[in-house]
Amino acid sequence: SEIVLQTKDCGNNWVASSYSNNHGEELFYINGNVVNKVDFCKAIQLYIAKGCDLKDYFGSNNCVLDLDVSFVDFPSKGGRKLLQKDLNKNSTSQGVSETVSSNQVGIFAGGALLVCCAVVCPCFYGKRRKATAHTVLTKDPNSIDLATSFEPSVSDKIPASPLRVPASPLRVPASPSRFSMSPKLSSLQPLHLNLSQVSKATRNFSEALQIGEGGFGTVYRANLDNGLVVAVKRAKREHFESLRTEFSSEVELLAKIDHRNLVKLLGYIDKGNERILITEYVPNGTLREHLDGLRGKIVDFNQRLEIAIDVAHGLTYLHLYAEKQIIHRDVKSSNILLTESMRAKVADFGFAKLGHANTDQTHISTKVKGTVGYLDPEYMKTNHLTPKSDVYSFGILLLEILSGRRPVELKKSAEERVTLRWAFRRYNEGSVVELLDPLMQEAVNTEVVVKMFDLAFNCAAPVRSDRPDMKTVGEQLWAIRADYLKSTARRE
Ligand SMILES: Nc1ncnc2c1ncn2[C@@H]1O[C@H](COP(=O)(O)OP(=O)(O)OP(=O)(O)O)[C@@H](O)[C@H]1O
Repeated sequence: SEIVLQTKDCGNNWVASSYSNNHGEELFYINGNVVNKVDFCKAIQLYIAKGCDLKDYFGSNNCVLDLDVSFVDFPSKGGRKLLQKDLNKNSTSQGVSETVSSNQVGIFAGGALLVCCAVVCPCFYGKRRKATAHTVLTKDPNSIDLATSFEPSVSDKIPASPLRVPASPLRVPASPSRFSMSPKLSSLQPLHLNLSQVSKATRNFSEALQIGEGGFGTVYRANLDNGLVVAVKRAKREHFESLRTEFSSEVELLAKIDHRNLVKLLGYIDKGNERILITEYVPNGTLREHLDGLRGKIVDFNQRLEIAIDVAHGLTYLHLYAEKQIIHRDVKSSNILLTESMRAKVADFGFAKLGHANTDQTHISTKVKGTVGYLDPEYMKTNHLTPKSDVYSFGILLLEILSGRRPVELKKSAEERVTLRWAFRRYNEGSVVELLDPLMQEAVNTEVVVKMFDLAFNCAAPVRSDRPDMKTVGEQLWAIRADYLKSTARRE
């Protein structure tokens, strides 16, 4: 049920595609915004007018390619303004390509990209995925990473510090329940299990012990003989060969990681017909489940703030302090697992990419992977991956944490569908407090709310250089938390 993100280079800077979900509904995106088919087709026409051969790519059934080009209202730089652009007048081929600035085309294209995940894609996951655009791209077994090429660029210098875990910016005293290591977790050691032990611990991969299913395979809760409970992730057999790369990538990456906000790999089995990962079991479900109210008590504002801080710390570790720089590439609420004390741990490194040791190289060229709604438009446009792509996804996640909404809400009207766009419009209208998750039912200091949304929009800026790095994001969240605690203390 996964989808393939189809991208196609055209000229300098863009790619395009669209996708349809399992219910047969087609979805079209331009620069991360859901648009109707007519606008989408107009965009395609523009690209064709610019000399790109997309007819075969999209198939003649998808678009009637003789429409005038006319569409408006795409977020521009900084995510702060809406761009009004009527290209109607310039719809003849030469005219269009000359009158649209590269920036505009870029914006356009980035969307079309997202879009783009077009055509081929049965998007939405079965069981665990609801009617939203929570959709994983390119976990298609036929879509293995292209050979990675490294290209230097002048922007986004990546520090490749070999330092270990940074001291937390403890400007605000941490509550002991959240910040002390639980004895259970701190005692987690690498495990050397064979297949029969894993099979026994999962009662021969019993459905009763199944806790989830993802693109990689099925996840089980397993009880070991020594009483330890672990998660066992078993690769789907039908994807076995093609998932080889992904499996080894996950193993290599996870094995090197040791941070309280990242799910720990404890062992793995790579034998015969089996690829199995054994990881720390995180007992309290995913952040998305909590936001959906499926896990009892609704997460309060302070918990949301702390979850965001935890995720920021986990990602900072990956970007700056892991042995090699790691870009997660699939930061999203269903990949954030929660402990009983509501500590967040980032999971699922199936998509992760190692950065490079050479500091002069600032991005990796790689095939676009990620989840619709969370994908960095600049990454989609250029295929250049940097830690700022995770920052973008984190910005979308922050909006999700604050509003409770998914990045794309398919059931909403077109203007309200894309959470980033919806939130940004409301924010500019001054209705910021109304953006908070209605399930939260708590009065939060407006200044704090404004700062949180500000940060989310900064992280989700369309242009990478406008985004803060993950370490700064963590520091800003700490400062916001201090303000929040002060504001609640004043009230008491
Ligand atoms: N370490 C874990 N501890 C507890 N539950 C887990 C753990 N890992 C995964 N799960 C559960 O299993 C589900 C599937 O996880 P998995 O990482 O395979 O897929 P996903 O993240 O939902 O999808 P995808 O990998 O395709 O993005 C998760 O949503 C979660 O509910």
